[in-house]
Amino acid sequence: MYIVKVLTEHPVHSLDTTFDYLSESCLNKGVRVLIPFHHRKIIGYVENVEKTSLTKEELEQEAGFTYHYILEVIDEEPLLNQELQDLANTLSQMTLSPRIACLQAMLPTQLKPSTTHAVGVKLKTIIEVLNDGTPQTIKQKECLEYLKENPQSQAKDIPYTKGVVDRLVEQGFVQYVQVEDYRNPFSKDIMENKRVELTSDQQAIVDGIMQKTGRVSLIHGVTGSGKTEIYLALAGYILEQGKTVMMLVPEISLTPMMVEVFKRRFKEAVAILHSRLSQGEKYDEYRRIKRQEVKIVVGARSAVFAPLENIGLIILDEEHDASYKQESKPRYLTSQIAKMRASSHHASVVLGSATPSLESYSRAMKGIYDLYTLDKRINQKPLPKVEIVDMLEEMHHRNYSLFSRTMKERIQMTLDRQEQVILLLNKRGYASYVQCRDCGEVIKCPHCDVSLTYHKDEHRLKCHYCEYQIPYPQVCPHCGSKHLKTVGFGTQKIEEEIERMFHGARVIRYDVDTTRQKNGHLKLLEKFKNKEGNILLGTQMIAKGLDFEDVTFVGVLNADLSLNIPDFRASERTFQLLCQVAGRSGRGQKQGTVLIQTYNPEHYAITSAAHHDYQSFYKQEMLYRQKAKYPPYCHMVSLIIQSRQEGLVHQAAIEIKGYLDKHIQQAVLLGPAKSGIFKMQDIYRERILIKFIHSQEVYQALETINEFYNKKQKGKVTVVCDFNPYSQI
Ligand SMILES: Nc1ncnc2c1ncn2[C@@H]1O[C@H](COP(=O)(O)OP(=O)(O)OP(=O)(O)O)[C@@H](O)[C@H]1O
Ligand SMILES: [Zn+2]
Ligand SMILES: [Zn+2]
Repeated sequence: MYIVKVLTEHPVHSLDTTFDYLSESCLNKGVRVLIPFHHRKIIGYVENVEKTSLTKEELEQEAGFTYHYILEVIDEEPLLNQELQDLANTLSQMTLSPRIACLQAMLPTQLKPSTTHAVGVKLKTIIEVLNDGTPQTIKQKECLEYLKENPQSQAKDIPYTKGVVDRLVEQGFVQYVQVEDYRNPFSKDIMENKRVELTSDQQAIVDGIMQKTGRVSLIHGVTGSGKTEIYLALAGYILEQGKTVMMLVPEISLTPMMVEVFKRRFKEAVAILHSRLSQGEKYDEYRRIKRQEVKIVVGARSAVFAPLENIGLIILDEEHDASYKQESKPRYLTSQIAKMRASSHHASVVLGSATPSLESYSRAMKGIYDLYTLDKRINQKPLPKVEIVDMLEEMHHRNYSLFSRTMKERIQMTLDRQEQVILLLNKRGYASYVQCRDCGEVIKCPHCDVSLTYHKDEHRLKCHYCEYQIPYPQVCPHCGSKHLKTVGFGTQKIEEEIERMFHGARVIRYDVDTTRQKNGHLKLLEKFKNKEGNILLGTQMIAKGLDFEDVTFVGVLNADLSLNIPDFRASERTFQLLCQVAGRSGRGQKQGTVLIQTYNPEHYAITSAAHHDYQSFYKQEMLYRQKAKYPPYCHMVSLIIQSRQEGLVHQAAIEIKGYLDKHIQQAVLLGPAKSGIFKMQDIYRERILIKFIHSQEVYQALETINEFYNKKQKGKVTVVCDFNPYSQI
């Protein structure tokens, strides 16, 4: 008899324990099973199997309750290998989230412990050659020869009729066999890549990284410096060593391009994993990886959990990107997982960016990471010239439009030259801020140096980092003007405006709405590439990775929106965004220019970006982080206290704050304050922010809180610990 410890499907903390079931036969750890659970049949995940010599009756007598048998074993093989099972446990401890939630995050939908919905395996019929010999006719003989040379052919793909094959079957030369047919998410024809010779700078980086197995390397290379070629070369070398490669990219919009580049170079050795694939495609790609039929996985965040064996290298492109942070349970940072996996495989990690995160760059400065720099574009192509327009000046000239006079001029000139334009309208979320129409001042928190967010339901302005809040002001606190406005607008309105304003403008709008359908991103970009449009208008989605040779002008309509979001990373995000989007201009033969519209023409995030000067930005931003005590000078964890009952949230938040005050000595505690969006999906949330250097006492306190609210108390108030928070929503 075997006692089987099963994790159940409910990803709530109160069930983050295993339940015991019995099985007459032994089964594998890590498979899914069907079990009876409170009068239902549910799917659980086998965490452990213990042999026992006792009978069911003896066991029940000892335990004092009735044991149930497992109803059915779903998988033959464990879903996750030992490395990934261990990782799930570590992840659960690290993020204080339920183990089942970690497993869910690691597996594709069809294989999640909670899924009953099965995606079938797709089959195809192939022709298999059984015997050689001489068939009856010449045609049949030719056909047999063909099939010997092209094993595994499908009847529909060969230059002989089905009749001919049927005759061969009758004579016993060949047979039809059903085999599994993988759904292929990459439907385009694969063309051979134009192979480029690496420059000596690129080669030096590749050599450096290859010589030091097991290190984390940061490649800081300006836009268009050829980082992608470095990734390809590294991947090639790792494959030659018989090892596998994980190529991670920030978000869906970028994935297709990186996929294409890798597919072209490495063909069938590449699998793709990202959320835009169909259920069936994902299932098949996952199994191809699991069966070790591929050597490279290209994918977004969750692909870091791909069941690759023998990993030699993990690459994170655009390592600074916020989408590498998972914002639901378990709230992990992809780079952290990548490093953990790399260390179990003795693999190297490569982080690449034109604008590295401050966390990574400061680690490189300390020697924790190896730093490699590419400060020139390929072929010494100059970086585009960037100009700044002061929008306040425009207002003084009674131009209240979204387009400055220079912007209008530049766009029209570019269109007249038959070249292409990228326009960035950085509309971030719906959080709006309040700005004075006369002096341009944005209303900020006096304690935190972030702009206040307008809370429409209460008509108040609030700081998301501390308790500070004020009623919506009557006048500008800076100049006393009564002309205040809340700022916020969208791409759709502007699209119409642009087509009216410019001669010959054909706008392609690229945002979450227009790219929703399958391969929507690719289709729009293809249209732009084929010159079906001459202006690509989009949100921050267009800032990264795009490589169009005819784009010679990039306009940033509102650099300030990202500067004024209530986040200590606001300057960093703005700098990154501006550098990235500027980097889309002038990548071909012609010189490119960039124009940035802003109300903060003197802000170092904007001026450093205009000069393509990462160092200068880094120095100034590090000073601010040091003074205001933000990462990388400390760690941060945001506690989200949530409940469906409004009254309970604040009470619990105060209690927790009191507990933390008592048990944490060496940290700064802020809050509790309401979340950016207080009520979300009927759940009310408050936050406490902890800034700390030494994690032990903080972690211990959080563990206790987690234990109490999430396990013992069963549910009225729950607490989420968000380590390395990226969002205050
Ligand atoms: N060694 C090389 N010789 C010739 N062309 C190259 C070489 N390496 C890269 N390129 C070309 O230079 C261009 C820019 O390279 P790539 O897109 O890799 O830059 P990147 O550093 O990833 O830029 P970004 O950060 O802006 O995405 C591409 O068109 C690429 O094909
Ligand atoms: Zn004012
Ligand atoms: Zn504040």
